[in-house]
Amino acid sequence: MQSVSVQHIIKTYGDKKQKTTALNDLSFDVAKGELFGIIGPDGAGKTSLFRILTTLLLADSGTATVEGLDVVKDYKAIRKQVGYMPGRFSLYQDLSVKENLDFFATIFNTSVEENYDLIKDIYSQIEPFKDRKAGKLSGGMKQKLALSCALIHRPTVLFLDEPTTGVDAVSRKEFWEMLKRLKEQGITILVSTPYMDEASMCDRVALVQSGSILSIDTPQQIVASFGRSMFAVRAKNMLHLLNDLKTFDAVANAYPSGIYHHVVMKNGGGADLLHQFLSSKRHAELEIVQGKPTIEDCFMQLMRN
Ligand SMILES: Nc1ncnc2c1ncn2[C@@H]1O[C@H](COP(=O)(O)OP(=O)(O)OP(=O)(O)O)[C@@H](O)[C@H]1O
Repeated sequence: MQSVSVQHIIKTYGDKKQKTTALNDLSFDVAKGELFGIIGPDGAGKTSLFRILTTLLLADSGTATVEGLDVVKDYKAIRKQVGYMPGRFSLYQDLSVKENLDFFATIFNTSVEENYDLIKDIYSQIEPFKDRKAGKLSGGMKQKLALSCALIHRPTVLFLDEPTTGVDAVSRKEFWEMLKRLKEQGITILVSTPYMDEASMCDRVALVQSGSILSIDTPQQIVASFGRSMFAVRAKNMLHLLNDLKTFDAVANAYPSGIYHHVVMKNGGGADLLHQFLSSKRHAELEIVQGKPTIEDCFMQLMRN
């Protein structure tokens, strides 16, 4: 059964002279209880999509439903049923941790005590600081408080817009573990992120660029469908190496990735051909290893296509 359904959504900003298409005929479904990732760089359209699905923004055309409710006609019912954690910090900086949580509980006509079991796992980590002003919390603690506030009315669908942006690596990992535990309670979770490495934590992901879906599948299936030879290459002069790679006919794509350049070969191209070419360019300290494609490599390839 579907929890979220998006059909041909188009959203533009500006006027005829300066028009930006944020969402370009977007369609997809998310099943009940799924942990679904929307992965794309800044400006891909993630926030616009979340604002439409949480009834805070109207699309130009297309339809969308959340738990079978229409985002335009049934906006009041949707607001009661979903939890939304916006990308930018949404809490009241001058209120304490406890006051923020009480505030969100009150506007949903409930209490912290009534729903404590759902947020306990997350909130207990910041409860020792319950009298501290939200503005004085660390990034990871703010994120936990924002998630607790988004959960306080027991939503069945949770929308998290870039919850891990600007958060340290340990807090990011902890956050994804919390999401997995929420998923086990049957909550449908849509989470957007610009970090490609977070794709592997999702049941399915949509790779989004300029308001269009480039690919939508399980992370494993996206990587499995890469279908090209890829190598990780490095040498003493990385800039010369990249420039040389870009002149080679047998190379489909070459780009920096960590301490290596990733090189995607055109069909039929292999390590011998690459080695032969780079040796002829006399690169010092040349190293070529077989690469294992990641979601990021798939994204680069899809963007190029
Ligand atoms: N109110 C607005 N007026 C004009 N253009 C806008 C407005 N809001 C968003 N845009 C543009 O629409 C496109 C999609 O923006 P959106 O914020 O939805 O993407 P995003 O993936 O969430 O990126 P970011 O993480 O940078 O917010 C961008 O080109 C953005 O500049």
